[in-house]
Amino acid sequence: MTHKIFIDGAAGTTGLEIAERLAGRSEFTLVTLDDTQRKDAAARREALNDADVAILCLPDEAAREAVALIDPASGTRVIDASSAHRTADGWCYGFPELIGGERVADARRISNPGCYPTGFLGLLAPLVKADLLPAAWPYTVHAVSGYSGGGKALIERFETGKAPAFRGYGLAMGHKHLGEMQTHAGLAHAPVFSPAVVDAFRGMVVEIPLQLSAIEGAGEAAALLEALEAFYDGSQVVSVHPDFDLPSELLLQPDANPRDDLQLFVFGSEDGTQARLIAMLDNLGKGASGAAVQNLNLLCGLPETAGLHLPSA
Ligand SMILES: NC(=O)C1=CN([C@@H]2O[C@H](COP(=O)(O)OP(=O)(O)OC[C@H]3O[C@@H](n4cnc5c(N)ncnc54)[C@H](OP(=O)(O)O)[C@@H]3O)[C@@H](O)[C@H]2O)C=CC1
Ligand SMILES: CC(=O)N[C@@H](CCC(=O)OP(=O)(O)O)C(=O)O
Repeated sequence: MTHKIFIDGAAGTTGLEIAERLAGRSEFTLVTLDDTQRKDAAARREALNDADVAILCLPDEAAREAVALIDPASGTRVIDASSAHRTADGWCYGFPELIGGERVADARRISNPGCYPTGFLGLLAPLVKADLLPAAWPYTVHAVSGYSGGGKALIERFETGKAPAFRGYGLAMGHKHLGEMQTHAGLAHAPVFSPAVVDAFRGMVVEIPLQLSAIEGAGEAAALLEALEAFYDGSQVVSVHPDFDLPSELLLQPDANPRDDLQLFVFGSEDGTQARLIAMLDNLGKGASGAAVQNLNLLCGLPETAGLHLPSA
């Protein structure tokens, strides 16, 4: 049996990378609309309702529009890569490592996590759940992303004209990922979030610095690491770096290849008073297209990591 997949937004950055991961997979028939039809509501309605799974790679407003075009009786299941439905009722938050792959497999509406929240939640959610870090603490998160994280518009800005080496943003303190980070980590407060873009196409580093000595009830760095190792034990997608082999620097390469894994690190000071929780991922991989393909595999009852770019063990 082949599954009919419609990518709405297939000409965009995320859509193209999903198509690349699905290319050559005989389990899927891929439907896309040509340039004259890809923004035509009638053509989209037909393709959306005709698909077994629709993957939305659109700006938020267009993603909401796409969902409204789907007749519930059509049976089309949806994976939305946008941030339109990440805390919405009736939507499954498509982070299988956190919620369990079976919940994704059973869902009809799946919202892919945002790229920054994938790093933030991948680090923090298991530790809060294990009571090693308190839900009531006001966390801070710093991050840098490759410029493809901003889609076609930011790619054009960085690739034509003079690209900045560093672009800090989110300075109005209202980044759209805050609600998603707070909700899915079960936090009392939204984190203070300082995102930035660097002059590399893909890749990101997401960091939660912790003054452990000031946080009542916090575990030591070694305990945080041990809990993450236990939580992700057996995962083919999320790896927790061992403390006996920690790198002395973390590098994003401007010409990095696509990858769909998530790497987690816990750095601790010698006196045990401070820690830096750090996640590295490809914003277009586990942060977007790789996550969509992982969720698609689960939805279709296929091996979870088929078609993913994972570093060989
Ligand atoms: N890039 C990333 O790293 C990540 C992106 N996402 C999310 O995924 C979604 C897609 O992002 P990305 O691929 O980066 O964005 P892009 O801007 O690269 O692509 C978006 C695509 O949607 C098309 N589009 C816009 N409006 C409509 C419409 N009404 N009907 C049909 N097509 C439409 C655009 O057309 P046109 O080509 O004409 O502009 C474009 O091809 C966004 O919601 C983004 O926030 C999520 C995680 C990470
Ligand atoms: C570098 C950059 O601009 N990144 C995007 C987030 C990319 C992402 O995760 O997409 P969603 O919009 O679907 O959450 C931003 O900060 O808005």
